[in-house]
Amino acid sequence: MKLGFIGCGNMAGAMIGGILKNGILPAEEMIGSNSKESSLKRTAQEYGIQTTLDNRAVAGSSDILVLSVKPQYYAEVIEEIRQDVREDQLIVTIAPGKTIEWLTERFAKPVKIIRCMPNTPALVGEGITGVCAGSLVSREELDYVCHILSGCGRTEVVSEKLLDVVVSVSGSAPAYVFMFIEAMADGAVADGMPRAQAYKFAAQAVLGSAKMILETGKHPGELKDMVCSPGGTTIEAVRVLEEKGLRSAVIEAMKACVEKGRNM
Ligand SMILES: NC(=O)C1=CN([C@@H]2O[C@H](COP(=O)(O)OP(=O)(O)OC[C@H]3O[C@@H](n4cnc5c(N)ncnc54)[C@H](OP(=O)(O)O)[C@@H]3O)[C@@H](O)[C@H]2O)C=CC1
Ligand SMILES: O=C(O)[C@@H]1CCC=N1
Repeated sequence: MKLGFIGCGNMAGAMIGGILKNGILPAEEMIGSNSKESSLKRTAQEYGIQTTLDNRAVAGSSDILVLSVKPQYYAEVIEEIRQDVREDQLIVTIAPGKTIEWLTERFAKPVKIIRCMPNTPALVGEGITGVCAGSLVSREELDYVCHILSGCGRTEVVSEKLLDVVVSVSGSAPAYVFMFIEAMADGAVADGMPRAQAYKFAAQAVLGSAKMILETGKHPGELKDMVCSPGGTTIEAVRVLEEKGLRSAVIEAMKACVEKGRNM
């Protein structure tokens, strides 16, 4: 089995790291190419996978091929590797906006496409990947790719039209969560806590809260109400967050994110 990555940047690194960390595949079964040597060196050093400057060599030697370049490079990379891609190969894409229809047209031959949207917490095995498959992909092939992706965290098979929403609710979401953690840490620093300690408290509060949602199955509103003691501190914070428009800011940001993704 060979898992290939064309483009060895942030997302490929996070996926490779998660897959290795969770023992899904050994480094010898992964190969990556990149247009710049510096990124390849970093990838080889960090993960010990094979690397090459030759995208076509990766395309030709992989059983599962991940296109992990930015969306604006998809067309040129597909044009470059088209003749090396085989009908029995699984092509995994991770770019927003690049639909199965668009991809199939670019390859201009029958190809098995699995369109995914991962996120960078894949690196620590806590990502979530939305997955949808083209019509030539069998159930077993889809299950196998989901098994590989399980090294990155959870996987959820979704309809293709929902994949744009997956971009905003998980692909891009770590950035908003990091901003929230940074903001909470700033608040703690403003009240005298050393910064490193503030990051620890803020990040653990987010981690624990997320786990409560996933593990108790309770509604987020109910969990929030459990924190708000009558006449207490939390409801004061909640009041200010509502006044400043936290919910609306998040919803509007996510709408902008989906819109951008759809038009990429
Ligand atoms: N970052 C994220 O959180 C997520 C990203 N994605 C998707 O993942 C994909 C990659 O994004 P990301 O990792 O953030 O981007 P990066 O810029 O970090 O990585 C892209 C890599 O592709 C390389 N590259 C550019 N052109 C070529 C080419 N012609 N042949 C081979 N390699 C090339 C770049 O090389 P260099 O820069 O060295 O020139 C770079 O290392 C995108 O489609 C993005 O939408 C999806 C979900 C989450
Ligand atoms: O910002 C981006 O376009 C990519 C897609 C999802 C996360 N990062």
